[in-house]
Amino acid sequence: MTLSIWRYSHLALAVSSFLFITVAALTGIVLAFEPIEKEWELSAIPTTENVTVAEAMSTLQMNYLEVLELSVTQDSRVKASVITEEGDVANFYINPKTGEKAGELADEAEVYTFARSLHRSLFLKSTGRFFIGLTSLLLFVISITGLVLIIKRQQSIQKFFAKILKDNFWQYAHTYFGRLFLIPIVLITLTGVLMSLFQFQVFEHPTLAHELQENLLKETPSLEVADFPIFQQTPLSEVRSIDFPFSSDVADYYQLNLQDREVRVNQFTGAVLSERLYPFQELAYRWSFDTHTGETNALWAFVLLLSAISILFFIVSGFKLTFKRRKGSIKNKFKASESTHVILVGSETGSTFPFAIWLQQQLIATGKKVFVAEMNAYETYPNLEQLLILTATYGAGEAPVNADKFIQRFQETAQGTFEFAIVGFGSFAYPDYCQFAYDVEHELLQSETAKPLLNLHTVNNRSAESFNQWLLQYGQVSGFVPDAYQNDSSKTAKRKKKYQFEVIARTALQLEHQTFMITLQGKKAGTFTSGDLLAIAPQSDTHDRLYSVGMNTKNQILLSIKLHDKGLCSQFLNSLQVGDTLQASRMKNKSFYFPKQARNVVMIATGTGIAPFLGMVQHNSKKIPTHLFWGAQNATAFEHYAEIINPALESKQLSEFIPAYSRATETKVYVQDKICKEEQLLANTFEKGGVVMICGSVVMQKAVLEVLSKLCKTHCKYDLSHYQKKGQLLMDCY
Ligand SMILES: Cc1cc2nc3c(=O)[nH]c(=O)nc-3n(C[C@H](O)[C@H](O)[C@H](O)COP(=O)(O)O)c2cc1C
Repeated sequence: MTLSIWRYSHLALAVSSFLFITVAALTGIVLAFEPIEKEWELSAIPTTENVTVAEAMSTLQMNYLEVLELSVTQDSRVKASVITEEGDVANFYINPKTGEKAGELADEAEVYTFARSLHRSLFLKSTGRFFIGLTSLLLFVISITGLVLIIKRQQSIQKFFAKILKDNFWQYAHTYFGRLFLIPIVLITLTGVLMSLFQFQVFEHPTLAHELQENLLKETPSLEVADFPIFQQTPLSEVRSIDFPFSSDVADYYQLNLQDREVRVNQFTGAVLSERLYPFQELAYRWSFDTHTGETNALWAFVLLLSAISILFFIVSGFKLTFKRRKGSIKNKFKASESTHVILVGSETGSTFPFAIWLQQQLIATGKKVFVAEMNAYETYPNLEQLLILTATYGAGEAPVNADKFIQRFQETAQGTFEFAIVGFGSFAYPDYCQFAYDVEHELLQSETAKPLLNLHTVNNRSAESFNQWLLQYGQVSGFVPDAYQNDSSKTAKRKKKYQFEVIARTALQLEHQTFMITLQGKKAGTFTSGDLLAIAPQSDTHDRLYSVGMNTKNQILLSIKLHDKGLCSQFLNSLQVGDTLQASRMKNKSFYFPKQARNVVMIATGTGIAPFLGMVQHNSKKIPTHLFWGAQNATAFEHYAEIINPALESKQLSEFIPAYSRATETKVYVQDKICKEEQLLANTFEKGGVVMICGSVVMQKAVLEVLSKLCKTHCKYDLSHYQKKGQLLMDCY
């Protein structure tokens, strides 16, 4: 609930002000170049560094007939207005040490004048200034709501700077750059608001009321300006400008306009006649001006430039995200009241909707009356037979924004008896994997009217493969054969260029376990790394199946395959003989490569999930200590792999092979049980910078993660998620 308030405010403010923000950011980009360009052009002109007012005044008096004005620019260069020996009035930059002319004053380039007017007032005078001020305020509030969203995303303020988990590119980049530019943007907007308040005279620039000390208004003892103590004590860098006496009347004085005060000085004796500090609000204004324009510092101006560019990026990425969320818009052919099948969707960023819409189409094709709704819209469905819930999890195991009221609504809504099935969408990158789906299941199981049709199924990282497994199960219990769902990544895989590979070896089908191995060779084979995926479509009109590959030392691809009764692809691969060819493409899977450097590696796999590890151990030439836990029904399943694993053990490229056979003895032993026995090895691996890699089924993955999570709590300094974020836990499960 709270998350949605922040998100809606963030979005609503951004939508309502994005045009003004765009103009302000674009012109801001142009204006940020001005101080950078100036710094470049004026680099040869000396600054006020190490010069006192006394030195500058005396050199000026020596060089010119009269000095009318002296001012110090925000980038610390000194400008003077003087009467030259020839009697001409001249304005230029001076060298404050020598008093000599150091450079010409240049007029501002037109592009900056244009950009400045647009930036300040949109060429609409007061009205424009008002809108720009308001835009600044809105952008400030957008930044603050963004800050809250980042904290919520990172799950706590302490984890604000922790690694951001990459869910999808736009969301990741929006958060990453948001965090990076948050402080500059808050400063830009706050200072913008403050300057607008001065513009509209909510705050006013003060006129300091000086009271001259009458007793000091005298001409003696007369001193040279170079000897005035106040001039000697004041560094030129503290000066903004100096007003010179209008006449030689003792009542006329020098006025030093310093950064924080004004000082009036007797022109004959150098006595301080009056000194007044600027009030805080004036200092705040000046600081705002300098911060907002970057005129005092080219480096800060560069930060402002990047921040203005980032604002444009946030507009683009923000709209991409919003558009993606809206992509899930639901179209219903049937009314809720007439539908027998209701699909409820819990989604935060919209990516669960395509799965639900696919399911809706599949069911409608079998003649069912289907209604799709967001979970929060749960109501009484008079003809309900099956309730199908597809939901993501957010925050720290919380409900997505459109499902946060579901549990309450479910408790309050009367419903006849119905069957239900739940698919949880989540990511193993989060410690509370699919937690909300489990919460919903727990709630439904409490109800007397809801009967489970299937066990809860979880889908990691929107895996189409995993969803299709569920779809098949659902089709089986519902008596129809669904078409396989294809998401963007499986479509991309399909669009990827296919290459030809030749079967150069294969093992016979191991009858007991229905597994076999194939070795492939092809022009493209050399570009693979163990852990990459080979995308194979058994027929041109079917979707790709992904196989995790192991590379042998001859750069040939090893596939380990389980033959499924109804598995089109595994049947096709099993039909291949040595010399046959197949078309396939490569999907890089960099996040599952053997680490180039690590203290040690622990590999965990079940069944054919061993394939990438078969390649990795063969390439472990550095002999990084590596342990392999492998689960299967019994030792006969190991036959295929023995000829790779045994030599690797002998050569020490594999330190230990720890099998877990679930049907070899009376008591079932699973891979997670073996891990429990070796918890010290695992704990040391995490603590001392080793890497744990898991490959195989999601069921095994879940069980293993539970064990790892527990052992981290008892034996390690941090939670499992900490090591995962540090890249010490790599997974490729399906
Ligand atoms: C900020 C954030 C927090 C998340 N928290 C969890 C979580 O606690 N548990 C989980 O399994 N998945 C979590 N996920 C992953 C999403 O549930 C997953 O990507 C899901 O497929 C997104 O579906 P949607 O686009 O329909 O919202 C999180 C994702 C993000 C961006």
